[in-house]
Amino acid sequence: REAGLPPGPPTVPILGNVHIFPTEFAHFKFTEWARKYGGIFSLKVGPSTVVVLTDVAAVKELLDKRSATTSDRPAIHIADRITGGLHMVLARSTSTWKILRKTSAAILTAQATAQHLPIQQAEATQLLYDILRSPQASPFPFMCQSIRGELVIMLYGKRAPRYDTPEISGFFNVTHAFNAILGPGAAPPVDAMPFLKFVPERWAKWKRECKRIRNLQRTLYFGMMEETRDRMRRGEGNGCYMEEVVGREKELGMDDEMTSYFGSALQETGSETTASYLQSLILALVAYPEAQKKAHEEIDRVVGEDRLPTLDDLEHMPYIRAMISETHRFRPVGPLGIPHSTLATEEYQGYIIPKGATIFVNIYLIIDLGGIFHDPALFDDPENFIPERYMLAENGTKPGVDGSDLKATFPFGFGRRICPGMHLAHNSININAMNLLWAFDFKPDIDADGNPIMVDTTAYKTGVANAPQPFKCRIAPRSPEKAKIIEREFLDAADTFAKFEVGLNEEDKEYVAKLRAYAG
Ligand code: HEM
Repeated sequence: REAGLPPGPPTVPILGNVHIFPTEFAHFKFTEWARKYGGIFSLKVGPSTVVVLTDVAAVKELLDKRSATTSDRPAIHIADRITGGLHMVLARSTSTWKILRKTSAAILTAQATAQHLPIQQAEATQLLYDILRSPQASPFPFMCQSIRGELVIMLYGKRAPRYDTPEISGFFNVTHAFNAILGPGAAPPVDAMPFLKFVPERWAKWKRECKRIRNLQRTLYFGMMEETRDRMRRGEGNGCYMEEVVGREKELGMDDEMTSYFGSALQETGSETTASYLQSLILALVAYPEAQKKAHEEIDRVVGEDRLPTLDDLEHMPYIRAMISETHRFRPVGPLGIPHSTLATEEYQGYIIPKGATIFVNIYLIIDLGGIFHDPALFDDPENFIPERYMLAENGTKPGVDGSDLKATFPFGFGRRICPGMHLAHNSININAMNLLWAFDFKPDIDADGNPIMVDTTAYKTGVANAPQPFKCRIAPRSPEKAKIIEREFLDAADTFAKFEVGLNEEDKEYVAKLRAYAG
């Protein structure tokens, strides 16, 4: 470790800390090291430097205030090889990324988000209906399908009603293959050992896999863009986001290649994150029945029995607003966010952060180990799900603590890289959280003797988005009247869906017709 770098675990020659670098659940190990080495510590990965921040003031200063030099991404050769450097989330801070970023700001405006609200409401209603219809089935595939479905409509103006709809199943296949090859150990460490890039393809299986995934991505994403363009040519535009990008390509500085990858990045990032959040919310509701009871009482008081909640209701539901914030804190979707990288050397509190260093922010920390969202110095009883903390202080911090540096946007990232889909995500989360609470009771599963089987709130999958391991729970509508309203609202949602039910294949058409006949 070079002089001046933040402290960190002892290094060995050449490898640095490679041999101890965590390959899964890295936030746990990072937490342990933060305790030992402080809120800003460093690791050496061969010649490269990784800096991990768990100090709120350092996050604010380095990633927000000095965002101009800390908004690059680390080089990921495999991702660039597959996407040609056009995947907005993983792209370096290039002129191309700047155009993609500008495009996201141009189309994901507050006004456009409001216009797409009826689609999010219709999909959220379909989710209630799916759960109601299949009480024995796991609700989680329905959640993934619903969030993905709303994005396909909002982005491409096309309804994707089933898990087996080609845009949905194809998407899951492509995303799975892409994430798999980016996972630890799936390909040789080409970024640390760049000479590996020159191994001929016939001896490099990973290169053939990159090619295969590139073809899969291009077929799916270019196909969806072309379908949108064809619809526009026929004069059948329906106001989706990608119509705007296609229509303004030249003005925005985009070309077809960029447009296709732009849409794909929004889809990929938007669907996994929001669906994972909702799964964590359900896990918390099952594990904390008292909190669920309070939320039920509040929503019944404000909304009553006769209608579904609307976004306006949230203003009158402080407990549910607090619950939504607490879920972000309790199990953040991105415990380490997405790493940033530095474009120039920075100095902070006497430490050097060299040009090209990777920066992680550890917003999730575990029992007794200190850190941002689970730091006992900032939060009372941080390991428990306690929505009330967000009613007592804006940022949920304990009495006497100044939480003003702890921004509510932390779960959505930092500086110039902050999540551009944040407003869409908030609406989707708010509508779905209210709907699910209004409609259902979530209880632990029971064993053969009728005893509740407690869920494990720490059992999480590995991967970029922090989703719970599949768990069982019992879900029941809260009253027969509410079940009837869900059916009625589902039929009413048909009007919203109708204009997007274009180009459906025969199975999807049949599915939609059957579903409506069943509800009617
Ligand atoms: C619960 C929902 C979501 C969470 C928690 C979330 C969180 C994040 C985080 C932590 C980042 C990294 C920011 C950084 O590097 O500092 C990010 C980036 C991004 N998010 Fe989200 N996100 C969510 C939903 C969405 C949605 C709905 C969309 C699009 C429709 C979206 C699109 C993106 C994109 C394109 C980026 C990359 C931005 C860039 O690198 O310039 N996200 N998100």
